[in-house]
Amino acid sequence: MVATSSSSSSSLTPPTFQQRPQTPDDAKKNVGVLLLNLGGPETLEDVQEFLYNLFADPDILRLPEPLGWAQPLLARIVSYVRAPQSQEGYRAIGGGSPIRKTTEEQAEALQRAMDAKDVDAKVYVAMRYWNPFTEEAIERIKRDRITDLVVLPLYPQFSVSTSGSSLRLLEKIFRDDPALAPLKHTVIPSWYQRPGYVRAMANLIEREIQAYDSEEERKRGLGSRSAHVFFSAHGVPKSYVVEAGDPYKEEMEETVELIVGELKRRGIAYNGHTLAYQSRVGPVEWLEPYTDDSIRYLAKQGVEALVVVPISFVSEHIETLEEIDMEYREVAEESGIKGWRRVPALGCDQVFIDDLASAAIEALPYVDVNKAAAARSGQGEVENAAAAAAVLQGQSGLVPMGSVDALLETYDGDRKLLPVPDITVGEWEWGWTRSAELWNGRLAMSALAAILAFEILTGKAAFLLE
Ligand SMILES: C=CC1=C(C)c2cc3[nH]c(cc4nc(cc5[nH]c(cc1n2)c(C)c5CCC(=O)O)C(CCC(=O)O)=C4C)c(C)c3C=C
Ligand SMILES: [Fe+2]
Repeated sequence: MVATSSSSSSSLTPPTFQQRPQTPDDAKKNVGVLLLNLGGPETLEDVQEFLYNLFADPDILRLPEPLGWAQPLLARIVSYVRAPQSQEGYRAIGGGSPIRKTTEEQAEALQRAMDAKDVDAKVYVAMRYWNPFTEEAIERIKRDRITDLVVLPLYPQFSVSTSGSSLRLLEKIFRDDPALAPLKHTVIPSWYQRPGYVRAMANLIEREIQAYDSEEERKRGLGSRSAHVFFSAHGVPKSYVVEAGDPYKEEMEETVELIVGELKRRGIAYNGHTLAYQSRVGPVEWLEPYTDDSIRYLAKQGVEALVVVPISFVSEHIETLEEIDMEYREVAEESGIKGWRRVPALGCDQVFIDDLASAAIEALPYVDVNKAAAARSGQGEVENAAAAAAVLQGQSGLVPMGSVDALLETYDGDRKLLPVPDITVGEWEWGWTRSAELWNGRLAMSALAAILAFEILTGKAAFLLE
């Protein structure tokens, strides 16, 4: 069993990382931190290709094994059909995703924070579905002759569909490129339990709760004691958790408990909390309760004011700026909820960035799995990387790249069927309501079969194929 948390309860002395001033041995060390993120379309013209990249990923949408070859085709169909709806969303938030800009600012802030802690490091950004792509980041790492690399997904909680997908790609790149063999590296799979993350989130929430005590809010009959803290996480299909063993839901629930515990410890009074899941797409069941249903339910229960907390992502994106700020706000207003305040995403929050810097520095000794395991076990150098990995994983939650496959096996060993994507045309949904599930599947498969038949019979590539 591979550990997935980065908390360390080990009583053994962890290997240490030499900080400045450098020794002659350290002179050869070039430290890098690789931030993994999703990426997003920068312009409306990018949207369809971005969606294609997303739906071509078997960790987002997976056809049964015999049909695996058709995934690029299905991804073409889905991205083509979904693009107009998705473009509407991006248009509403200014014509593109802010993810790249924010992630690059976070990378710079992290580099400064590590420097302030006396660690020279270069921080790189690797996006899964848009620029700067993972492959480009790796090329830069090679060019800069990085020797020690900490891989840090910018998702606080682990999911097969997010960090898992990025790590799977990274592992493939490492496997295929012999030039990467000497690069020592380790992965922090999730970090929601880091004290700085919990504190930074609690700070932001506290500020919004207290804002309900302003004169203006009081005149509206509200106050901090009427504020219900509403955590809204990006959903995943239930099958990820129930069948594939994705730890995402469990980690999300723990995150909420930790933050609520911190608010309680500070003695902040408010009107309870809820965790719900947003952004569902597709004909399958997603994690429940759904955000919109929960807002309506709370309104019926007499909740008057919400502090809405996006909890699964650390930068603003379409699902905070459009889905929460526009769609769910409207749901709340229509349901009679008077107070609406949304907690901003962490972005470059200093408490958060400083703690992320500490996480990366604490991970550095683990880049050399054999040495680290030897130090922990008190034995000589451990030859077998898997054995070394087991020692480390059991105690630190850090994962050497070579065992990312093992980590993913733990969650997704059987490579079960993952959801067929949402295909919404105008007002008519043919893929994502539960009642339409059967017809959606049939229609999607018929369309696929028709296009394939056309291509096979005519020998020509249809417009959907590359
Ligand atoms: C922890 C965060 C996320 C999880 C888990 C996740 C799973 C997941 N997402 C889709 C489908 C889409 N996601 C889209 C955008 C998007 N997703 C996340 C985060 C998680 N996704 C973010 C931050 C973004 C926004 C990027 C941006 O540009 O701002 C989209 C595109 C937007 C749209 O059309 O709605 C799709 C589609 C699935 C199917 C899935 C789990 C299987
Ligand atoms: Fe998503």
